[in-house]
Amino acid sequence: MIIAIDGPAGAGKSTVARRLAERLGAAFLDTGAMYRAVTLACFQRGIDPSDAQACAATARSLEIGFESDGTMTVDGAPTDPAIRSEDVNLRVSEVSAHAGVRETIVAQQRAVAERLGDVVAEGRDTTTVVFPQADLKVYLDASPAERARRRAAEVGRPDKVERIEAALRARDAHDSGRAHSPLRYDPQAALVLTDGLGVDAVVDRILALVEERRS
Ligand SMILES: Nc1ncnc2c1ncn2[C@@H]1O[C@H](COP(=O)(O)OP(=O)(O)O)[C@@H](O)[C@H]1O
Ligand SMILES: Nc1ccn([C@@H]2O[C@H](COP(=O)(O)OP(=O)(O)O)[C@@H](O)[C@H]2O)c(=O)n1
Repeated sequence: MIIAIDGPAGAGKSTVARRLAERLGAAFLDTGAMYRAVTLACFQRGIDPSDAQACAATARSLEIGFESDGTMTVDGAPTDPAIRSEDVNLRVSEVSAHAGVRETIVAQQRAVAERLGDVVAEGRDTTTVVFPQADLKVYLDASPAERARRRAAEVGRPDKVERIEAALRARDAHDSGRAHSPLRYDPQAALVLTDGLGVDAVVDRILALVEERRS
């Protein structure tokens, strides 16, 4: 069984997908973390994020592994927390837009799902491109203000909410405006709007959809 969860930054994809996977006894696949790992490796190797060929070669050179609990390894080592840094936030959309990067990473995502079996995958394009055959597709969304409030709380900077909202909107615009696998809504996906809903309420709503599909 594959459940794919799509949606913009801060909609709750990773939090909800991780918890849903636990509840279902399925593996959790964080696709954004893979693009973040490629971006960090480019920085470490002095590669310009605009250099499509070099970024694609970097993606091909990395050995990204996943445990069933969602733990990601890069070249056999635990993932560097710097994949969540502000520097990576600013360039990941550009690196992940290169067709050669996507080709490699999407193939790896499919191979991981094949190996792990029951999977909850989250990330932009998981419903539309990576797993179009998913048993359940969900598009999670929330208003930009709500998404920015969540991110600001997450990083302990409620005073920076306006700056964070501007950065989220810019990344959303870049992700949805680009040629390769833009952030877009698959009409087969169940739209779940999460403003005013807690994480558990969102998970329960998706579990109800899983039950509906099963019956
Ligand atoms: N339904 C929700 N209600 C309140 N906070 C949420 C909800 N879903 C996620 N969050 C919080 O919002 C932040 C961003 O969520 P995250 O899962 O990282 O989003 P995404 O993966 O879509 O970018 C996290 O701190 C998370 O705990
Ligand atoms: N399936 C995916 C997942 C992420 N990405 C890219 O990687 C970036 C980071 O993804 P993420 O899921 O960690 O981002 P957040 O939504 O958690 O902020 C996104 O802004 C996209 O540019 C992608 O292109 N395709």
